[in-house]
Amino acid sequence: MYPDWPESDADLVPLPQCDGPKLKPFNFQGPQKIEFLEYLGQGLHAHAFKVKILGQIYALKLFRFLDDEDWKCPENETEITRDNYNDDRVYLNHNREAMKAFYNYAEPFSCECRAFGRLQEAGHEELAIKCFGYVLLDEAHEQTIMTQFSDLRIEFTGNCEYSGDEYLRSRFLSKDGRVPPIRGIVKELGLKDADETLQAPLARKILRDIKKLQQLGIMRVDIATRQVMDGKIIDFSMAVTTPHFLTNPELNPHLTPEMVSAVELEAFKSCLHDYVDFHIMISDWNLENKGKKRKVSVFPFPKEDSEDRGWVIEHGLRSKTASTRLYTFVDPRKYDWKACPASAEASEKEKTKRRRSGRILKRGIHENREAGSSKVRRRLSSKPSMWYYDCDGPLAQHMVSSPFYPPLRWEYKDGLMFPLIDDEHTYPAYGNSISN
Ligand SMILES: Nc1ncnc2c1ncn2[C@@H]1O[C@H](COP(=O)(O)OP(=O)(O)OP(=O)(O)O)[C@@H](O)[C@H]1O
Repeated sequence: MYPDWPESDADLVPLPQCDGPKLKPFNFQGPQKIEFLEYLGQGLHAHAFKVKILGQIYALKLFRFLDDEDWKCPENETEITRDNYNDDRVYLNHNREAMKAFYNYAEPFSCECRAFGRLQEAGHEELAIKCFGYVLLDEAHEQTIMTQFSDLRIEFTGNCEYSGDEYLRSRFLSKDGRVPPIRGIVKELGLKDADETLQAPLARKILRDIKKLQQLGIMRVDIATRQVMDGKIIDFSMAVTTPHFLTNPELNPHLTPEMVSAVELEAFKSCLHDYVDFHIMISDWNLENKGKKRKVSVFPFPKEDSEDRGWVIEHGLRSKTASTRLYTFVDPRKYDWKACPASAEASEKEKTKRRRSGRILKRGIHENREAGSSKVRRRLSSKPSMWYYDCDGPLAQHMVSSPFYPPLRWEYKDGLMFPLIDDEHTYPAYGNSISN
């Protein structure tokens, strides 16, 4: 499931290996050589270090091997009975293929590779801290961390609250029987987070950036002041980037109409999530800094005093009295991911062909001549069309009281991902989605 130890540079392919954007490896220009300077901190999924590589300072985020509860894994109950569920071999054999499919889209390392890969292929790296590629840490460097930071007792399994069992790393062994390498992403080093620097202009910029990211098909940015450094978003470990099983039902032609509706609602919720997180970030910051600093009054939805109703228009539909219209600001599914070659490895030949045929101009893509950044830049609208979701009273009520629960659960069958439609997920009636 996890990337294997590379035998040569040829094994360092862009990741993840599935439909959609990919991230290239960091170019060490020779053998891997990293100087660890400082421990920066940890989150749920990873540790971050200040490092020096080839004379340059970077932040290196190193990912943990997580428990299944900490990312969107498939449910396995359908084929594994209660009697054999605890038998590791049964669990593993069933689980390996399914886990791999979900891993590529939804495990935090893949989420970051996909989001940064999209920013690079779309020519919009300015929307986040700059990313310089992924790293598979060699054994000598892992040993260096353990020795140099031994007082911190750094663990790479589990999460920051519950350090996991070594089993989490060893259950998907490499071809040669070793535990897989620690995965990392090299980023620009951030200096100050938004806890210190938040003011109305920065808040407005973050909100604008969220809308631009969503136009690029990136959502669930998990926005918070600690996630914004030097005015830029640093963390995409929970991001959903199109094409994704959560947003693109066309990836599975065997979904029933009810499943398609469930996926559509889930995509709408994911999109809404970013604005609700933003609202919470501003409210919390105002509360924590009460009396000390000027209040920040930048809110995505008009009712700033309301925590949970701003995205509902109750009387917007004259013809349908029992109906309610929910809304969010961008429909990320509109990003035409097929128009960008589905990898950072797009061949120059293909681009030249598209340039000649005029397709690049027709799609609003123009050249970005900045050295080291991507070759094409996707044009973003300053007024993207809104995403409306018309639904009946009970569903709207549910969306007001607990918009994100229960999250949709998934299973893997015959090489495809299916949402599990159970009693919890059978809403009185799914709504209709309109973007304009
Ligand atoms: N580019 C960076 N520059 C400076 N510090 C960083 C950088 N990236 C991460 N950090 C530090 O490391 C911490 C953990 O990083 P990050 O938030 O990316 O990890 P995570 O496990 O994905 O977090 P979360 O639990 O919020 O999803 C951050 O809170 C920050 O203090």
